[in-house]
Amino acid sequence: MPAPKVLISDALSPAAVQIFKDRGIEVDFQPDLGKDKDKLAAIIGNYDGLAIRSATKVTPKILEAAKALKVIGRAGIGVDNVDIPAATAKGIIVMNTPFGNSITTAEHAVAMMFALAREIPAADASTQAGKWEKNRFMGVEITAKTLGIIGCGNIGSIVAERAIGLKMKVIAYDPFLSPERALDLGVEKVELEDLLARADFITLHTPLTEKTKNVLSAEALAKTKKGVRIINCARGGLVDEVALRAALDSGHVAGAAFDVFVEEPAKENPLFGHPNVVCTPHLGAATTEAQENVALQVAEQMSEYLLRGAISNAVNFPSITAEEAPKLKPFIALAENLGSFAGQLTETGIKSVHITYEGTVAGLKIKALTSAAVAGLLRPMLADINVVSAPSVAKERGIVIEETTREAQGEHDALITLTVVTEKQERSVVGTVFADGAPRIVAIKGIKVDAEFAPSMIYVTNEDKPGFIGRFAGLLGDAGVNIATFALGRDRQGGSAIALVEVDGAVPDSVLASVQTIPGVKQVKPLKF
Ligand SMILES: NC(=O)C1=CN([C@@H]2O[C@H](COP(=O)(O)OP(=O)(O)OC[C@H]3O[C@@H](n4cnc5c(N)ncnc54)[C@H](O)[C@@H]3O)[C@@H](O)[C@H]2O)C=CC1
Ligand SMILES: O=C(O)C(=O)COP(=O)(O)O
Repeated sequence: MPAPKVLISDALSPAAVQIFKDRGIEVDFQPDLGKDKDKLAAIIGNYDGLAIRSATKVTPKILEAAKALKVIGRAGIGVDNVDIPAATAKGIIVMNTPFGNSITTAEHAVAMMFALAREIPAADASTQAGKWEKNRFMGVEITAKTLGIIGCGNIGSIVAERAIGLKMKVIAYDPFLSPERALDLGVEKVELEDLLARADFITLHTPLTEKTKNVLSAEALAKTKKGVRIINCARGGLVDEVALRAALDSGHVAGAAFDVFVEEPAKENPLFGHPNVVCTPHLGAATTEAQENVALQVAEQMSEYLLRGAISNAVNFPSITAEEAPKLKPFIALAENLGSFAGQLTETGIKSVHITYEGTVAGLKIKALTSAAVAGLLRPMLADINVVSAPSVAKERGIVIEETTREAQGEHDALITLTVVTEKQERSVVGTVFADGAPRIVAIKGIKVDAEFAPSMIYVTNEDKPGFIGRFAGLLGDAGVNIATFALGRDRQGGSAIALVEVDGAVPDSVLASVQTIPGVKQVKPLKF
């Protein structure tokens, strides 16, 4: 197998380059390429991995050209510059480094708070201009002031801890912050309205989502305390910049410190030029320590995925360790094949899928197995589906997916049972992985069989009556179709029977039609795996 190739299209620490090289991955470091979308689109097709920060915009157009891309690694936290649904639809894993720069970013927010409280940037400019304006700069103390944190996740929590150390009263608005965590942190959990009314400083630490966009709108700003100071080191768009400028101009807001902007790079901005505004060019994560952390981590994570199939910190797939990956592999194949078997037999709309994991397989990452089963199930209808995109596609189509795990109950150490409920019927298929690593079907609709999945198969259901096998074999023989293996099962003597037959090469439709005419045959279906 040729060495995987990775493109680094943003200014990552060179530490990442070394990691890739050490792991035997070919690496192309072009720190400014991300800013040139046409050039990126022209070469992205050559790479298995793309490592980025925030400057590279991974749009559907880039993804369209990314024919070999398997993984996008964000050396940082926010992945809003990557079109995740489009990447997911293409089966591309998107991973970030959720903690590597959080301390650094929290420190930047605290630095911005001090910069505002003591007007440090303006005082610095004035002093260095030889003005010595000792009376112009009258600051405010931070001790005993109330800090309102909007979004108390990783970074918000670190800001809270630091602020408590600075003797501030900390209140937080975050619908997902548990009361226990708030208590642990020593912050008071409040509603947004309460935060707006009480905070002397407000700092934002949420991602930019439909819900958080303009969380500080004109209306929200009007509800803030007069003299409030606002810090945004999270994402541009959380605050309505035009409304904030108006509130600064009117004197209602005493100051604002912004690291992030609606449009970046911010060459012009409504906030620019106001005397009480402090701006930095998206420097939240810009320390040597943080950049080294995120670069090393993203390079490790991407290498692990490309070389060993391990997945960590993916935003669109469950985590799989390097130890789990080889154990999971045959079961992924089994799950996908079971799904494929059911999918090829399904002709009406699927309502729900129930998967039972029994025995040793129940201890593996069943989320990944379920994704594989669903991908196999839907592939006959949606050729482009893959293990990464399957759960979201199923959700879009309103297919209910349920999983159960239980201890081994029969002769097999590990079993996967896939039950598909359609508008017309319920069909279940059971499989296992033998010691040789080959996945096998061991039951269909409650009838025991034993068959491997093969590239070309014929599935027949019939009444258990003498004569079927001879006629069936005769028809295939006459048509020059060679039978490789033949698996049979029945529920009882004279009851319902199943044949799962592996053949060499494709079976002409005319032969399948003749099989259908054998007395007692109910269903004949060619299958491909
Ligand atoms: N300026 C910079 O260079 C950097 C900026 N960031 C940005 O900081 C932000 C926060 O990062 P983390 O703390 O690591 O993320 P996180 O996911 O740990 O925390 C985000 C918090 O926001 C909360 N949240 C979500 N929706 C909310 C809503 N509607 N209202 C209130 N709270 C809500 C979540 O419950 C969560 O606790 C991200 O947008 C990230 O991109 C991160 C690193 C560097
Ligand atoms: O990690 C994040 O979310 C950041 O915003 C940092 O962005 P950067 O990598 O410095 O362009």
